[in-house]
Amino acid sequence: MNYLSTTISQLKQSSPAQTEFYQAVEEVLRTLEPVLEKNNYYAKHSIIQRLVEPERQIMFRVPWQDDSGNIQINKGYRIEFNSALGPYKGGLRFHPSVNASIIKFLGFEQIFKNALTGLPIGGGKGGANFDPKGRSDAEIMRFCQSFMNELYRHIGPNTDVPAGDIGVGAREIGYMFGQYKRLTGKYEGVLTGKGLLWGGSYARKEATGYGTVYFADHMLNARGENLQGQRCLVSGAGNVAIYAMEKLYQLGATPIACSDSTGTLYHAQGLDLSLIKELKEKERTSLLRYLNSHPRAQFIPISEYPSGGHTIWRYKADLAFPCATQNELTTRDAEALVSNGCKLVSEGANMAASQGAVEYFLKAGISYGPGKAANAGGVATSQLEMAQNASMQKWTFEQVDCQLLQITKDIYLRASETAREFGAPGNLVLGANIAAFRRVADAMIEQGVV
Ligand SMILES: NC(=O)C1=CN([C@@H]2O[C@H](COP(=O)(O)OP(=O)(O)OC[C@H]3O[C@@H](n4cnc5c(N)ncnc54)[C@H](O)[C@@H]3O)[C@@H](O)[C@H]2O)C=CC1
Ligand SMILES: O=C(O)CCC(=O)C(=O)O
Repeated sequence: MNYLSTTISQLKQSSPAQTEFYQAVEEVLRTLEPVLEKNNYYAKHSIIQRLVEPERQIMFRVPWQDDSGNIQINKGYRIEFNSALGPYKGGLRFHPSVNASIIKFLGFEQIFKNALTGLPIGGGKGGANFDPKGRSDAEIMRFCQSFMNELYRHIGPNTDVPAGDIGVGAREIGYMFGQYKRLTGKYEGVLTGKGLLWGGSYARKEATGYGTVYFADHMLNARGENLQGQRCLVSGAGNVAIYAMEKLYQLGATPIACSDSTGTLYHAQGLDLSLIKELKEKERTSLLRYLNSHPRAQFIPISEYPSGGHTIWRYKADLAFPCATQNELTTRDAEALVSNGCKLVSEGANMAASQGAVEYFLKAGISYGPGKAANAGGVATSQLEMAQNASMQKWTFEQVDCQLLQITKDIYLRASETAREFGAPGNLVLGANIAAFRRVADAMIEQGVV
């Protein structure tokens, strides 16, 4: 494990105060020992040192004017991490917590996730420390246009293809696409998650949530079970959470709790998903409003969360789907889930479980699908959108969904077979990391020192 401590201490020198990034690197490097020991040519080619250093990091000022005429300044990022397998691909996050550490951890994860899909896409990520909450439509548009005024010179359908993430959905992608077209005069597949009327793919909006549930189904099938009748906790109430809940209902399971940045909603008889869509996709308001229609449901505000954890993971359920944000499931949450009989965790969010929680799940022997495997259906469907754009085609919802189902199955098989090959059956963290690493590292070696 010498290479692990050496790498982390070098990163602490060269990229200070990037805790989420160190966490993501450590999680991957911990599991690579068997493959690095077996093949010393990875060390000879300095693959680890090259992998942890982004190919390019772009940081820029995003000035814009709010509705009162005040000038606001945000910080924008695009980290083009690794292009060994294809054009950089990964979402944009607009959230006040965004900083270089968060974008780098997300970009690093994206390299491995994209490799696992088996598709020709490299890894990148971007965003801004902009808070869309409470902003008018016109303010969102001006921000997106200003963000694109810098980003457009770095992206292109064969170089870097951004998409959505927290705070960036079809509306924001639309405003950014419009500005890109205006600046370049080109109508091309430079972003994914586009509107269905103008180049978007059917099922991209649903893909991450659906894929996370398909992945859970593959994990359950391996235990001789399926989703029918399972009671589920789904954190978040955004794009990923909503479509995870939709697919759970379609496959016979019942989501009983979800959450947003204001608190946790619990409804024992099963959540009213059409009301949640109305509150979140149309009105963009707090889940608290759910109680107006369902006074028997419970809403626990974040001020009443247990210390060192989150209320949502304290309810009794069979399956857990963290679909909000990183480190939203702590070791204490993991202990509570397992002691309440939870047998599976499938991550819709990136790095949702803390390192301690991951170790706890693996020791407890429950099924655990790490984000880079379990939520890869989203980026895979983005690649299907790129393929449709490049060939000027539009496939049906069923065609795309069918490919998504197959891709998630292939990812599951790749991760689980690799785990078995390295003597750790069922450890999808190790399996996913090694399977992805080999693909990226071998491509880097074949392309020389670049
Ligand atoms: N949108 C996509 O296609 C993909 C998203 N993801 C990951 O899924 C997660 C959710 O993303 P989306 O649903 O797209 O975003 P979103 O903006 O549609 O929804 C995010 C949800 O998480 C909650 N949330 C965000 N930050 C929070 C915080 N600090 N504390 C508590 N709640 C918080 C929000 O209230 C909201 O309900 C993120 O981790 C993202 O990186 C992963 C793969 C693809
Ligand atoms: O669809 C994409 O290109 C990226 C999605 C994403 O950001 C992710 O997988 O975390």
